[in-house]
Amino acid sequence: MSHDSVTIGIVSISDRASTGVYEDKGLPALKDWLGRALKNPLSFEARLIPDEQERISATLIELVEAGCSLVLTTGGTGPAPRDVTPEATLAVAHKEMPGFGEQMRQVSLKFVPTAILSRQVAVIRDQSLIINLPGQPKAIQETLEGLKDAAGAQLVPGIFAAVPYCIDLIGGPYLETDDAVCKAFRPKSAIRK
Ligand SMILES: Nc1ncnc2c1ncn2[C@@H]1O[C@H](COP(=O)(O)OP(=O)(O)OP(=O)(O)O)[C@@H](O)[C@H]1O
Ligand SMILES: Nc1nc2c(c(=O)[nH]1)N[C@H]1C(S)=C(S)[C@@H](COP(=O)(O)O)O[C@H]1N2
Repeated sequence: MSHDSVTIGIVSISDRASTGVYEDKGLPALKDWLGRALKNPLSFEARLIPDEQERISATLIELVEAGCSLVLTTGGTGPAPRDVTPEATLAVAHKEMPGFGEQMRQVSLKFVPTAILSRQVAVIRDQSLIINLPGQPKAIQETLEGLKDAAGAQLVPGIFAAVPYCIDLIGGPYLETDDAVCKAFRPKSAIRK
């Protein structure tokens, strides 16, 4: 059976990466992980922007209107004055999905005690799921994939396990994951044969 095509919005939010002070590692890390985790043919809408609330909200709306079923942001979730990604995301929300932020903070605490400083949120806008991830490039894999032991057994689930079913429920494409990277969970009745 052929896999549905999926367009994913990826947004790196960083004052310094967007002005060339350092090289952006957020967009490559997102592309790399999603390319490994998903079996669907993927196309990306990628944006690298500064920590400006209006600009972030406008970018999220643009990506939703461009047909991205999933939009992942990285950066700007902390407590610093210019960290406004959660506010910009909530401003475009039709529904809040608090479980994603709760689970990300749970899994991230296994990696860094400062996980509690990330205020990341997830929301639904129209038929898109928008999720904030922290800005550290290594946090992308940590939050999406979760924590595994040396043998690859899952110790704490990452948030991506719940993303395919969420996208089913909002009427998006059927996402299929590589179990070795991320085992997605769907109720039996929702599994496509
Ligand atoms: N897009 C990125 N590319 C590479 N490294 C990043 C990126 N975003 C963040 N980092 C790294 O993670 C650290 C913490 O990220 P954070 O989002 O708090 O950055 P920041 O201090 O607000 O600065 P900026 O917004 O200019 O990236 C940064 O200091 C940087 O080392
Ligand atoms: N998984 C994971 N979560 C993490 C981190 C990390 O390295 N890994 N860094 C923390 C730190 S130090 C901060 S300040 C917050 C917010 O980061 P941001 O402003 O870059 O989004 O995310 C936290 N969450």
